[in-house]
Amino acid sequence: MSDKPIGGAGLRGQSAGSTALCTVGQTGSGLTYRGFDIKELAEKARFEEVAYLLLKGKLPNQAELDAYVTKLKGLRGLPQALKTVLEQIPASAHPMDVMRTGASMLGNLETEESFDEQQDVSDRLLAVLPSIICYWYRFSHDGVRIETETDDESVGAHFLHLLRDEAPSELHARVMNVSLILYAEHEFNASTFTARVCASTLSDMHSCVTGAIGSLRGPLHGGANEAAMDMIENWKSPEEAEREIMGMLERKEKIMGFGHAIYRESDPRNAIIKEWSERLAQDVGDTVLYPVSVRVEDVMWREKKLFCNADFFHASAYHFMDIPTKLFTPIFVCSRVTGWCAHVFEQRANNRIIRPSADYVGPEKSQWVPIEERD
Ligand SMILES: CC(=O)SCCNC(=O)CCNC(=O)[C@H](O)C(C)(C)COP(=O)(O)OP(=O)(O)OC[C@H]1O[C@@H](n2cnc3c(N)ncnc32)[C@H](O)[C@@H]1OP(=O)(O)O
Ligand SMILES: O=C([O-])CC(=O)C(=O)O
Repeated sequence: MSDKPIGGAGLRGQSAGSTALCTVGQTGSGLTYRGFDIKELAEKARFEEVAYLLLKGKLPNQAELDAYVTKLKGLRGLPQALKTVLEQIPASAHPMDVMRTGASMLGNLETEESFDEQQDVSDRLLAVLPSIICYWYRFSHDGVRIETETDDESVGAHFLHLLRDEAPSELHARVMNVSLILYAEHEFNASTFTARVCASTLSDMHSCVTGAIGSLRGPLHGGANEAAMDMIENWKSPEEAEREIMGMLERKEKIMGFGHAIYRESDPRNAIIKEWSERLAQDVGDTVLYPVSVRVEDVMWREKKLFCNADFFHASAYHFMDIPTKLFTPIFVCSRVTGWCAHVFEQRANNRIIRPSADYVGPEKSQWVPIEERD
């Protein structure tokens, strides 16, 4: 990877504030949430525990976790007015636009009236976002009005249950758990920064989350998992993948799911999700997509020293679980909402409006020309 100068475009390398939530590219394997290494969390934690850690500031004890899971389970229902809105959105819409509208509509129905409500508003969003996307998806694609209040113990199992009308296998629930942990938080990434900028004007939580969803949607950020899938599913063998990637690099095209703004040599989330992708490949008897993905990883490192970020092996992992590609980035939302809300709490607790300066590069003095005399 090139070592572009820090500062200037992209604000790269400049501190834009402080956080107690996360370190990226520093200690341990390179990613920690409140001091806990991502490897250990992915191996030992439940996503709901990680959500608690981020939102409440410490790991819960068993009684606290049980109470939190019960609370989240009780918050999965959709108000009728929100269902009505979701039913208006066509099947051709992008699911990230549905998420954005869902979060925004909820802000009209359950407005955060005071910052004292921020914990409850965040728990509600965490519990209800899977219901929002699955209600719309099943209504627009299958013509059914699903009941979103399931008894599943985890956010990941709840999501898969709504999508398929049946509780997921243990393996799929486990992979969803790991995936949601990996995606939960990542310091001042673009969508989180969007949420913090919005929070810095003392706006409400739904506005912060709605804006963040819009930022996550783009293919340079969360949208890369879908873009990576769209690319790799075209290739029938590792040899074909290598030929195509070489051509793309020659044409200076971006390869989605590779590179990172902060990490220089690897993204610690990749090794973890890659291992689960391999397990799922064995589970479904895949002999194409996983080997294709591994070849793309090898070629990108050999040719450009570019490594897979969190998104690349998420593509094959989700695909092996039969999740439609266009729902990949909404799953990211269902997880990252924890990080976004926790950052909004931090911003509010020590706020100054975020308002950087710009280097002016326009004309020094412009001459006013009456409209009838303009070219
Ligand atoms: C969960 C997440 O959001 S992770 C990120 C998901 N996004 C993607 O996977 C999209 C593909 N990747 C990218 O576009 C970039 O790597 C980003 C947006 C993640 C980071 O962007 P930057 O910080 O500007 O990248 P960086 O400065 O390290 O790029 C260095 C060089 O490598 C090139 N490069 C970086 N990533 C890629 C890539 N995926 N494919 C091809 N070339 C790349 C850049 O074009 C740049 O070349 P240049 O100096 O000739 O212009
Ligand atoms: O940190 C970033 O720039 C992007 C990223 O990996 C994330 O948000 O998970």
